[in-house]
Amino acid sequence: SRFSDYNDPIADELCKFHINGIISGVGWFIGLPPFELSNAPSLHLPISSLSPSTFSNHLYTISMTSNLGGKAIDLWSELIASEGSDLQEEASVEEVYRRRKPTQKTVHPPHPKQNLGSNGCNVNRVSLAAVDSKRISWNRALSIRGRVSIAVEACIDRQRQCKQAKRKGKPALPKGKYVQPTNFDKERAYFQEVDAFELLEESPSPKSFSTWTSSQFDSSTIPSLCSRIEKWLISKKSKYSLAPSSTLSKILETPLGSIEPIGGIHLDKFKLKTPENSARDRDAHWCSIQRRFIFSINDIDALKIDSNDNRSNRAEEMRTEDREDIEVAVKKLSLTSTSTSFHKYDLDPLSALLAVCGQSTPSTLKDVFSNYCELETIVKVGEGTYGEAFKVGNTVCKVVPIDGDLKVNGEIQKRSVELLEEVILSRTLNSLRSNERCADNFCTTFIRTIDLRVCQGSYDAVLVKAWEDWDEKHGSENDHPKEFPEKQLYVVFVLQHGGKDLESFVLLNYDEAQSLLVQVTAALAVAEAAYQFEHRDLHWGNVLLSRNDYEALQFTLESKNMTVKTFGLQISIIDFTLSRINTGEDILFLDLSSDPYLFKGPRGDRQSETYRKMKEVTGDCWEGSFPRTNVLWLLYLVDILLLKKSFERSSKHERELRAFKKRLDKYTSTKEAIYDQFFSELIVWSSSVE
Ligand SMILES: Nc1ncnc2c1ncn2[C@@H]1O[C@H](COP(=O)(O)OP(=O)(O)OP(=O)(O)O)[C@@H](O)[C@H]1O
Repeated sequence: SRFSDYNDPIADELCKFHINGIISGVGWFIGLPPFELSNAPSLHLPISSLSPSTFSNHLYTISMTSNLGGKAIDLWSELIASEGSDLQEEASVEEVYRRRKPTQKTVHPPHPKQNLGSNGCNVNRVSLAAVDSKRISWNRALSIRGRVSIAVEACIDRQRQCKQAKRKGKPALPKGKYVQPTNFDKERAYFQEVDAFELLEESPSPKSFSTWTSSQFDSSTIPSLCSRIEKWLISKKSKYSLAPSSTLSKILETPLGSIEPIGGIHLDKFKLKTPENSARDRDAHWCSIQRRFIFSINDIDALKIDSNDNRSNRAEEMRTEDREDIEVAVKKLSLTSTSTSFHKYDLDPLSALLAVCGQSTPSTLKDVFSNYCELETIVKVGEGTYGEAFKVGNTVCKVVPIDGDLKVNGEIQKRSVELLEEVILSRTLNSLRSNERCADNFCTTFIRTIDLRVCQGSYDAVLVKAWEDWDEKHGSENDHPKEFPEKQLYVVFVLQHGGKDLESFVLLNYDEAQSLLVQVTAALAVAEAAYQFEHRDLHWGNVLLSRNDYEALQFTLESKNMTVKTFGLQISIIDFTLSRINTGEDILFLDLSSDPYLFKGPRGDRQSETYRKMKEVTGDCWEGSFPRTNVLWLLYLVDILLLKKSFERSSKHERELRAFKKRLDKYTSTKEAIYDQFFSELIVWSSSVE
């Protein structure tokens, strides 16, 4: 017999395993009691009941819940350890062990001619499964999985990467330690009732077992952002001295800071805190420079501004330089090439990124952070595979190292061009906060991007201390930041503080659960309507929650006002790395077909299944508009609420959620879903925007 579709149980995740063996009959066996794994390598499990002889003649589905919390568990290795020779004698079971964890032992060396830069170093970003020393993302809490590296062969000189990314032996701590599911019977019953047949459908055995292989990046899949920038610059050139007409231009024109939307009576009260005064002043300069940047100039070299500059002072000077400057900028983007392959362009994506951030040279982390608070008050609040998040004053600064050769957290650093895309996307979503600009569609649920900065230098001592404090408390899975060299570049996203992520937030009651669903649905519907937006990665680490005193929130969907009951909960959606958006001029998306690993997460796991369902829906063509993907993430969130979150609720509430889930499954967009009866008492609709 053979176990198939088996993966690591992920800490704090409910996993299901199909055991497709000698099937001469079909039956369900969900009889094993929930069991626990302790930190010691032993199982408190009636292992005898798992002996292979038990398996014959039946198809089993075993739901296993680990509550080890944070530590990735190689269940079957532990089984071997505790059962030893007994199980090893069974050749049929051994097959499972062979299939286990090839990524940890097997490095798939690049083809000698592939992926080598001029200096011979491997410059392509590879998939998450490719390098043994890197973070194995599925072993990490799934909530922080999702960002996928699809990068480019950078056109900068790169040193051979001598330094191997190190992994610390330290086990991860559970992120959701307050919300461990406690009622296993309930979960099991839920799966039996709702998912039994789904599992069969969703989790076919893989045709091939060689799935855990490396995926080499194909440069033909690089989003052609450079050509978008080209188009934009050309349009700037041709529309010189005129107000910009393109959507992208409008977006780049959109100030990042200071302007809070006014969307109705609730928003007057629902005013989010702004950074300290100094930062607000800086925002004003920022707005000024942004407008000028759009209206008069796109040349990177002309933007000789650093963080201390009075940016607006440059406006006059620059107007006189514009024409030549634009020439220079366009030339820099090497318009002669028609290839979409990035490395064939003679352009410098870092300069483009700097320009989009309104800079000509990088700032220092210290300079940026000191705009928002005393440096000593900075604390780390979270981490992702690519970013460290610090609370800086009233903001959260996400620091993403870019363009360096040093592997960070086992990953090759992101390239400027990738960040450029994310930066534009964040700013596009910012524009939904402005009633003035986007009167037909309005919402404040997507995290507000206050500022975007390119920085350079090693981590300052205060940041290192903040990092170490967090590490001591939570056990970081990331590499120590002291490793960063003097020349390290970063993009800093200065963001509104969105609160705690859903994974660790404690929901109090059913009202709050409903509030979460209605706000997420409304926000997605608005963004769908405005920009054909699809988040594509709305796992519970990317939904932030905070409480306030307000009871309702204003949205506008296609000119219809919605006043949405919030029960004092505010939702913010973050992390747009995998998102797809149509700015009106360009479609920004990440070609997820370049990352097959994303679709190979544990069977039965809701997040992994959602990626797979998205792939089905899109047919693996990620450029297209498939608003159904937003619905898939809503379905995921309903499951999360039912399965992973405990809050005060009755069985009637659970029935309502399940019924909603059933109806949800028929919708093709959140624009449809928002009219579902589930929301009828939560939304007051009013005709058109004044
Ligand atoms: N605006 C914010 N407010 C509060 N916390 C935040 C904010 N942005 C990020 N965080 C915290 O930092 C964590 C990591 O952020 P984020 O998911 O954006 O990073 P990432 O590197 O993109 O992660 P991933 O591993 O998913 O790629 C979040 O889960 C959250 O806890």
